[in-house]
Amino acid sequence: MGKIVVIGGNRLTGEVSVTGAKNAVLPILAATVIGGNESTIFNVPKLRDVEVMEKILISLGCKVKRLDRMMWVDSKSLNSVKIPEELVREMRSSIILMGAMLSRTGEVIISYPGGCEIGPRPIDLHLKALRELGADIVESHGFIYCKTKELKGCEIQLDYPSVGATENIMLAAVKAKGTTIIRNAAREPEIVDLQDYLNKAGAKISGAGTSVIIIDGVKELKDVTHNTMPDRIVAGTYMIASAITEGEIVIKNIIIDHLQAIIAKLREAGCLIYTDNNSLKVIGPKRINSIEMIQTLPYPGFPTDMQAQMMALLSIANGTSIISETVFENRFKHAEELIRMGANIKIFGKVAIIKGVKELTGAKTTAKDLRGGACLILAGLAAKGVTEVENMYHIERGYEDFHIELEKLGANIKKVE
Ligand SMILES: CC(=O)N[C@H]1[C@@H](OP(=O)(O)OP(=O)(O)OC[C@H]2O[C@@H](n3ccc(=O)[nH]c3=O)[C@H](O)[C@@H]2O)O[C@H](CO)[C@@H](O)[C@@H]1O
Ligand SMILES: C=C(OP(=O)(O)O)C(=O)O
Repeated sequence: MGKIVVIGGNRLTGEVSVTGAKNAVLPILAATVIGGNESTIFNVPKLRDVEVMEKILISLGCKVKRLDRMMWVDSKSLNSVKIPEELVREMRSSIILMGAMLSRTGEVIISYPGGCEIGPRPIDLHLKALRELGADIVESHGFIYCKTKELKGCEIQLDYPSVGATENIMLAAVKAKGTTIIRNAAREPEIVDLQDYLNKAGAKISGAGTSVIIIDGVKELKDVTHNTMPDRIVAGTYMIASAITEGEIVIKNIIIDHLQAIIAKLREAGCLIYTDNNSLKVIGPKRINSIEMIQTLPYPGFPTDMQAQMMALLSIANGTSIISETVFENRFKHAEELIRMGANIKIFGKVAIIKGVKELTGAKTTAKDLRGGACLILAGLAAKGVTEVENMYHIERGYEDFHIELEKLGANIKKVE
């Protein structure tokens, strides 16, 4: 298990290009099992979670080839309905295979998914919706047994716009009989990317990006080529790397519209941000302004996946900031690690009060989850002295060559195995 060692104080400058989005490519790769067709996916990031999904697809009998950032999946030869437990436990996205496999074979056996430790992550909305579509689901001894003779389109009102539940329903409904309507659907851009992939394969889906998604079931899917959308969270993380180091970084290969909530908060924090067609430049101020309130919300609100990185930034702001985490129950584990570095943060349930300090000091810290790990590296970039971040594997779930890219931008950073 590797760790990151960073010596803070360097101003980061230069250009970085953003890779494909983890949260878009994982459901798309799950969707490749549906059609018994060939999918060629470009802009696939080199991430641990993608490797896990690749192993799952192979274990199900799919043929998979990877060449740099291209992944080709042929799901004709799929011959198993059991998703290996050890792989399911590795990441949250494995649960999306439930809808995809039900659609393909009418049967799937899966255990409860893993993923980041950010509080309880029930799957009740997924199960309720799949039952409404006609699946028989039995939960027993940690496994979920799903079976159906036929999935039938229906109207599903989600109690909460869950990203994963929306994706699972879309995948289950693609080839269901009749029309499925999802109300209060998640509006995240990754849902739009999934719709695009499926429609290119011959699905009939409309409305992704709004809270009502309509899926007209089709009989079959055809071969498809798709280019994964850029990762808005990776982009946001580099934006903060610039902000926190008084830097000047150009972030390329992005979709500006996906970043509006992050841009607005970084401008409030005093950053200068210049946008172009598919790139932007962030110039960090001498001292970060505090921000009265950041509330994490479903898209287009401020993303929970940027909350930890924002906390690192606000820990050195001029004044007191408040972060309210409304999406997950327990997503402040990084705060105690920032406190080791001299941050002044108090947690009251799902609210964090951050009194900015003039300077953080390097310390030995541990990443408890993916974005928490990114937060500690960002804090280390600005801190005085040496910061160590243990449990690098969390970071590798969602950032491709993070330390290498930061080094290219001027950081004094290395990975130690
Ligand atoms: C692989 C992926 O795309 N992960 C993203 C996805 O996770 P994920 O799809 O797990 O997130 P959801 O939108 O489903 O979860 C949001 C909230 O709803 C709750 N909930 C969800 C489902 C359910 O059946 N019951 C229930 O109570 C969750 O516990 C959580 O508190 O969206 C999150 C919210 O933007 C992001 O932080 C994750 O990075
Ligand atoms: C929470 C995250 O991922 P996952 O849902 O895959 O655990 C994330 O990407 O920040």
